[in-house]
Amino acid sequence: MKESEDILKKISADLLSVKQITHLADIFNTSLKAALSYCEGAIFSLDCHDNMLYNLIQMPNPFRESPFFLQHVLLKSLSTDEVLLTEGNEDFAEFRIRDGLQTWRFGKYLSSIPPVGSAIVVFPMRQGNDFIGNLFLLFTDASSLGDYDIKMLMLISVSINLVLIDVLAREKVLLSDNLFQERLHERMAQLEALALLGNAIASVRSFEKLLEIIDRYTIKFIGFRNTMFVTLNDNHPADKLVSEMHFVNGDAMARNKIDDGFVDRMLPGEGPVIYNIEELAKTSPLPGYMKAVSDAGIVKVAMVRFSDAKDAPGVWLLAFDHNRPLSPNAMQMVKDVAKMITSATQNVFTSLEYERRELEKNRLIQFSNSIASIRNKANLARTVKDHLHDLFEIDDFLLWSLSEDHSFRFPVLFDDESIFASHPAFKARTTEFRNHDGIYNVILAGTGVSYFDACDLEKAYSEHPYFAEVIETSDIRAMGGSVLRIGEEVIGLLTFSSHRIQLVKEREELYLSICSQLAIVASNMLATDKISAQLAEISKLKERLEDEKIYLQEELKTSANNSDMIGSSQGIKTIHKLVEQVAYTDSTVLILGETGTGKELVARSVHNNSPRKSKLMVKVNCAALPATLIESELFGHEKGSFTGASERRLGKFELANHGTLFLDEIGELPLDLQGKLLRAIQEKEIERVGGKAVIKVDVRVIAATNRNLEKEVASGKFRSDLYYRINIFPIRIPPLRDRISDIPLLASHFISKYAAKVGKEIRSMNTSTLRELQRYNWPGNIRELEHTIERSVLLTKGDTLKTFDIPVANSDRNDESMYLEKKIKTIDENEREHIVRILKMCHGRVNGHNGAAILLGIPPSTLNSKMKRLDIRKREMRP
Ligand SMILES: Nc1ncnc2c1ncn2[C@@H]1O[C@H](COP(=O)(O)OP(=O)(O)OP(=O)(O)O)[C@@H](O)[C@H]1O
Repeated sequence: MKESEDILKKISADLLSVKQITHLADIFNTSLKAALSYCEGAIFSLDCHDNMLYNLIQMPNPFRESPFFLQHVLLKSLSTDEVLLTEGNEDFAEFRIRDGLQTWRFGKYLSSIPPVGSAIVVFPMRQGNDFIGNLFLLFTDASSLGDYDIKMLMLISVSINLVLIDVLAREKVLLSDNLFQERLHERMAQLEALALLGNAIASVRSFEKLLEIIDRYTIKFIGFRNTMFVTLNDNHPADKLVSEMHFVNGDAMARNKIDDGFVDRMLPGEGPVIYNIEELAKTSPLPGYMKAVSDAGIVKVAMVRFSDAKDAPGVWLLAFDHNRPLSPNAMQMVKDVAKMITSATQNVFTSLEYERRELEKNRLIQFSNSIASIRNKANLARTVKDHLHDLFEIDDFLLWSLSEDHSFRFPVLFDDESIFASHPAFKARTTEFRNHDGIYNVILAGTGVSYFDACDLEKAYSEHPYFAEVIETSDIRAMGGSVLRIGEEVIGLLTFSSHRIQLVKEREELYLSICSQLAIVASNMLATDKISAQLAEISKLKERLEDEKIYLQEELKTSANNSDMIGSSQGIKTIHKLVEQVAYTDSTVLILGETGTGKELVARSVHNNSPRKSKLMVKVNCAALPATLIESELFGHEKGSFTGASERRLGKFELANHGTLFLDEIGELPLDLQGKLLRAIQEKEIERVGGKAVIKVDVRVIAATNRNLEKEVASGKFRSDLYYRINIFPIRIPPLRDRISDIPLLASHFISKYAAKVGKEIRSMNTSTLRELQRYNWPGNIRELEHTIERSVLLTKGDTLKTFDIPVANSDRNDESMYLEKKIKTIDENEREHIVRILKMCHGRVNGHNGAAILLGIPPSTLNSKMKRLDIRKREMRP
């Protein structure tokens, strides 16, 4: 016992002489170890500044490569129990190691588990009431540790506690002295770095370069892992955005709202604000970019605004991957650098603005270059759309022209694949849209760009059904528009839809410059459209004039040949009367008669006496064209509508518009066309072959035929509805053989006509020759008579026409066949029939130039006696 007290005294004396940590460590390794027989000891001293527990005595262990106790322990990794380790016992704690589990409470101080059977005794070290560290002693054999030993240890631990306080106080004085020196040096180095930084950033023109330089000169003083700039969009204070984020060696990040709980909290303050994002993430979700930062292993960020002013253009953000507090020097440097960034960013902003303007200028030039050379509307629309999308992320655009009073608009230019264009209203391109709908009238009244959000669009729905439909079937949520002007003149409107309408707002100046260019394009386009329409109209008129010219020439020929209907017979008189009655109406006229009886002449007479006489009478001979071509002849065709249709052609219906269409030989019209003709007559509208548009026509139709249409209807060759439609006013022309009293007039008309033509002077013809003409049955009617006389005029020598080249055989044959068809008559019956027929022709007149006696070649007295003998009465003589 005495021996132990001596040892204790000696150790206490030794301890009292300790002035330095190393001395204390020596005692732990030598006399104290020998006296107490522990295997290894440790004094963990608390360093609040660094948040650490440092082992002050490193004990070498001859049996182990490394000591049991660690060199230092991170304070924040320990729970309160793990720090104090006394389990409520203020003075000490003893742990007996029976298995690995025993070490759980102080295990974080150990580098490996002590052997089973060992014991660890822990004494908390205090200064006043403050905990300043722990004393650990490890005994490999716990059984050798008795109560007496523990008491001894407690006494010694008190001395050690005192020594520790003393040594630490001495160290602190020394340390603060050293620290001051160190800080002074560091500050000097910082000032040097700041001076270099100031020089380097003076000429900086981009945020990337600026960050690179800041990173180079400050990282070793501030100790961040990354640094970045957050530039604030100051143009629209109500909707401030973090417009760009710049990382050194990192990607620029997307834009974010300023009200994110970080930037907004920092802006009003003075100095840097430090956020422990690891802690903050536990309480509320981080904004996107902070989350990305946190995911990259950053635990703390410092933010400081560029300038002292509260409306700073940006924020400097420093990201740390440790949680150690920033030293006062580091904090000072952050403030100093932030101030330097303020002036540097002015340069950067000026330079960026200059670059932006240059870029915009180039883009404008690019835009005007690319649209200048385009002639095709579809290509122009696509190019404009592509540019608008590249520059402003505009999804769709529409260029409108305006009605004179600006109350309506018309789509002029748009991409065929746009959402708008898919609506049927746009297909026609002629649809007009009312402007007073709460959207377009606002655009019209505005001076710059007007913007509309989903709410505005919804309001406009009810006013505008088309709009409602487009909005409902698409995902358009915002649109905008502006007036296109050249000087003071309003050319039209440009409207657009976009998912990022914000971009147009930000680049409104560029957008309006593009609009000025589009105004010129629109004005040229509208002028070109107008000119093309006028040219089309001119070429249509030219085409029409060309066709009219041909017809007028033909008409001239016919009217010169057939100035008038010659004849004084009752038949001709009746025709004159009918023509007079029907001419001034718009009724369809059907002219019936054998070939050559003068049907065309009658048709022309109807036309010439009608109110349409100043317009064309267009003739179509339905028998002269193959069935396949008649439809195109009548109704015209579009280019490429059938093989050979290389050009667009007007049909005769269109050519005869406001005039008369003469359908000769209508009985020859194919059945399918008869229906189309009926529709054209009834509806007064036609469709060109291969065309889709319905064309209105105002045409009076005169039809002619030598067929018996009633029979044709009965045999199904002619549509009855068409027949009844055209048979409203029939004019039947008798054959020449039934009006032989016209022959003398016609003959002398044709003689003078053809004599004049060949330069002969033929004044008369023999009575016998005339009788010859009247006796012939003229199956070719007046045309045949005309040709016969033309031939005879050519053959005649002298001034009297003596012979005609009448086909006698033909006449005989005709007579013969005529007779054979009838029953054999007696001479008297035959004579009676013949005299009655001639008397009828001469309207009962016996005597005189137009009398029957001359035609029959007998004196009037002979005729009278024959009439008496054959019992021919007056009533039989009526035609
Ligand atoms: N009354 C008339 N006076 C003078 N010339 C006439 C008369 N009738 C017919 N002609 C002449 O007879 C010729 C034939 O007449 P037109 O062509 O009008 O007959 P058409 O009945 O239409 O014949 P087709 O049925 O063969 O077409 C024409 O040259 C025409 O000028």
